[in-house]
Amino acid sequence: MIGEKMNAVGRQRSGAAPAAHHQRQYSDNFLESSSNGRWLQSAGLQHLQSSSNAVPPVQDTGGYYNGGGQGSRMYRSVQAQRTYSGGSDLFAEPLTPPGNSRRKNGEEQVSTNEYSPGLLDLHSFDTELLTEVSVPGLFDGPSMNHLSRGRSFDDSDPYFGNNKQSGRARGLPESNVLKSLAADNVKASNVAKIKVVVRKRPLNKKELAKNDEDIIETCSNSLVVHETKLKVDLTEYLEKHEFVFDAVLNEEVSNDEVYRETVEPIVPIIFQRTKATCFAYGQTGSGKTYTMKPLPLRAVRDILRLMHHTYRNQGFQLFFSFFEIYGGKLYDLLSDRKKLCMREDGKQQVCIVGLQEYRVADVEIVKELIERGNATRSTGTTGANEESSRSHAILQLTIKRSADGSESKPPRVVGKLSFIDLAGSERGADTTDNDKQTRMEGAEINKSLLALKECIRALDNDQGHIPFRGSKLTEVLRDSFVGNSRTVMISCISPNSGSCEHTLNTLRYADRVKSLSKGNISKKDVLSSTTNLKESTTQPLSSFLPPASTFEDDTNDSWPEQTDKEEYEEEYYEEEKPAWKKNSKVESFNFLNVDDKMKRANGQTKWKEPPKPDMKYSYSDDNLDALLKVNIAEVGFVVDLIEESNFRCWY
Ligand SMILES: Nc1ncnc2c1ncn2[C@@H]1O[C@H](COP(=O)(O)OP(=O)(O)OP(=O)(O)O)[C@@H](O)[C@H]1O
Repeated sequence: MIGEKMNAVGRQRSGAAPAAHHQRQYSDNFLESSSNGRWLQSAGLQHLQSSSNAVPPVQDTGGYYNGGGQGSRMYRSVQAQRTYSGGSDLFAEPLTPPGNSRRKNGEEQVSTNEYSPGLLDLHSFDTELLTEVSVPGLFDGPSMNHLSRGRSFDDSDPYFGNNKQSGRARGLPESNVLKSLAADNVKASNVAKIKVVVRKRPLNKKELAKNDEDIIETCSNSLVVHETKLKVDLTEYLEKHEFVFDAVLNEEVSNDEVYRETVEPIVPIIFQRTKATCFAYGQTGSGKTYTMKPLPLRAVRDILRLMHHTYRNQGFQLFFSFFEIYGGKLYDLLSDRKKLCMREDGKQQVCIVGLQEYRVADVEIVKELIERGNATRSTGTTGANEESSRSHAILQLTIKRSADGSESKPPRVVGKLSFIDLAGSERGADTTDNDKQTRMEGAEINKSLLALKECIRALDNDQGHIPFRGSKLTEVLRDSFVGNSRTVMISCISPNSGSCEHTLNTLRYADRVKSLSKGNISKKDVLSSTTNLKESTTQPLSSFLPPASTFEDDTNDSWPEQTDKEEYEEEYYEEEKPAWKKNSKVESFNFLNVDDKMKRANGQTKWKEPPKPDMKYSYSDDNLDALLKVNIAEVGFVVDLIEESNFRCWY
């Protein structure tokens, strides 16, 4: 029922380190200025070196794009806590020693030794979780309650409110990780295993200039999409699609509030042996990157607070890594896009060989690392976004702790928080004008999104078998899916009428994921994407929106006209399925086996800017078309794709 679940937010209408790494001593000399400087240098953060032994000013701008009043408030807050904790805590250390440049004469070089046994295998020795950490009493130091509230830096974005929906005070709970820690274990078990949040962005200038309509009406934790349709006599009418989610955040909700609703509640529990994943999903240009980018920094801020106060002197350490998956391959965004290799250890733990992990203890350094990684990401232009992410970016914050609570022993993973900014999903219809490479990117992206949903589905059904190998993305995230895990999905939607079809797709995908969290899905439930659809009614257009003339002007060049074929009708699937099924010689992806992969990786692979030739999968034209046309809202079809089409990666 609408409003049944009253959430506090959005209630508005309107490399190859030697094995010796294991023995690395995380002791005082870790902070020694020379080594610190060396590591900073290798991290490309030389400019921070001089201040590395002093407490630097921390300016959390509430993100890392724009400044804002909030920044100064956070500055004071963090500074106060620094004083409390005392000591310098600025360092960022890559676990892989510096000097392993991977490029020579413009060619990407992958060190041969990174594939040798015994070399850095980041997770093989530290993925075993520690025994449960006892949580001390609530930190009684400075409260975080005074932290800034309300609009954040994103207010300055070039977007205008143009909504019939008016925002109202959202009565958010206080931002207070420490407070949420008070009932730590109880709380941990109360944090939903899967949480689905929808975020609607405002209309942008282009859409406003075209008088594009805002067709999304938000209310509490539900929303209604007003879809314009044509009757057979060509009269227009509106169809209402109503959805309910764990939270719905409208266009007036700031990134701070998004953080409070999504990530803040799971920060404390990653100290409790939990692996959490937060990802944004949605059509290209719907705001995924905008939404995801600020979250890790805020999480780091809160994690460090917990480490410096609540868990002070307990040997917890925070590690940072940032890589992307492009064309089914992994690239380290903090190490000259060094190509990475993924392996599984004996315990089926994911090992990303050669990935640089930085030990961090300062928000400012994390900010720089994030900026550096983002600048390195693969982007391209899509119909809806000039700077579209064409890769999945994965930023991981890993909490480790040495077994005896001191820093004298190699630390082991306690918990992990992964942020995934998924590449934009576009349907084949959007990419017909693009070259084959772009279409292959799209197909690969769709494949991984399908696989991701399958894993979440299996996870929530407590299925023994989770289809990680459906894509590189899910393989990488394997250890975030098993055991004590939490998943937060933020579905980003564009409000304009031209994006209606995409928006409905996104919401149906989210709806499916949400329904999974109730454990009420059956594998054969092919066409129940409207499980959560509270209502789908039709009303005369005039009762909602301006006269039809407005709609004539609204033609959005960027989007294809919706045809019946593209709607969610059974016939559509009957027609589309054959692309896979008719084609009995469905060509499986031409993934390389491990040996081939090794050979290629050992110095023979070239990387260009952008690294398009590196996409090693191949699709027949039919398969490519089918993947691009996939309606990822439909789970049943996903199962078909993955299970019947030999979707296999790597292994
Ligand atoms: N909630 C929002 N408020 C203001 N501006 C926003 C919001 N969401 C997105 N934008 C703006 O919309 C544009 C597209 O957003 P963004 O790049 O995050 O989309 P995306 O979903 O990541 O696209 P892609 O998948 O193609 O990478 C950007 O200019 C961004 O600043």
